[in-house]
Amino acid sequence: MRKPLIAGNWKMNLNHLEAIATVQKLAFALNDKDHDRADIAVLPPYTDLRSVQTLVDGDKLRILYGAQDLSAHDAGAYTGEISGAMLARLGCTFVAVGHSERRQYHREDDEIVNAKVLAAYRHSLTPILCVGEGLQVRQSGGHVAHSLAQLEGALRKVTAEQAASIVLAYEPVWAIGTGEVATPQDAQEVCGALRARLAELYDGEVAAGVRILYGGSVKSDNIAGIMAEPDVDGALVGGASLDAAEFARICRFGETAG
Ligand SMILES: O=C[C@H](O)COP(=O)(O)O
Repeated sequence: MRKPLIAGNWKMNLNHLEAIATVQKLAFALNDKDHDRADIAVLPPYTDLRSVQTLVDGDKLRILYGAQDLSAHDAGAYTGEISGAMLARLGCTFVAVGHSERRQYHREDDEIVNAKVLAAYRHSLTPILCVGEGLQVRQSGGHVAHSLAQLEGALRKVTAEQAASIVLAYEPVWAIGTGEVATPQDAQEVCGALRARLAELYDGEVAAGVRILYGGSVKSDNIAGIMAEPDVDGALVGGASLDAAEFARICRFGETAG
């Protein structure tokens, strides 16, 4: 059985003081039942990670955390880069790789994304590999092929053992930050195709165990429909994860606290 994962990608928002306040509010809003039902994670900016680590460790919180990116390199003269080793040392569980904003604004192609996936594994971090098509590709009907090509490009030299622990996130670019959420059927179509391709690339057992998230304008009033789809195992939430109360509602799939 796949345990759902709800991950909040804060993007370039919230300084370390705001991060502390947000995680405290989130911890207060969540109960053990919520954590039993879904893994709950935040992906703050690098500069917040130490503060989040201190809070999570000190208060023994069940909130997981990770980074939004990492270097493809492990150490050395790479000004401005952050290595997987540094993130692992800060207790990160996850690292997002290949987010469409990295692909778009930092020209990250499949080769770089693949190198970053491999770097994450070298440091025992779980990659949250993001794939998804832009509006033009969607309108031309090429969205499934596009997402599958990104998946295959990112998984070169990734072993079955490594692939078994990956998290995938299908994020149609036209739905990110636009309020234009994909329908549950749109999400299922691509998430189902991603799982089927994992079975071809590896085997059925690997494919059946991998968590596949949907991302793009997820809110507490649309999460339930998305979660009802058989191949959708959670959400990668952007804007709505900055509000701890709203993110907590998303973490319980839009239901009221139990
Ligand atoms: O990583 C998160 C996605 O980019 C979704 O962002 P959003 O929820 O603000 O649309």
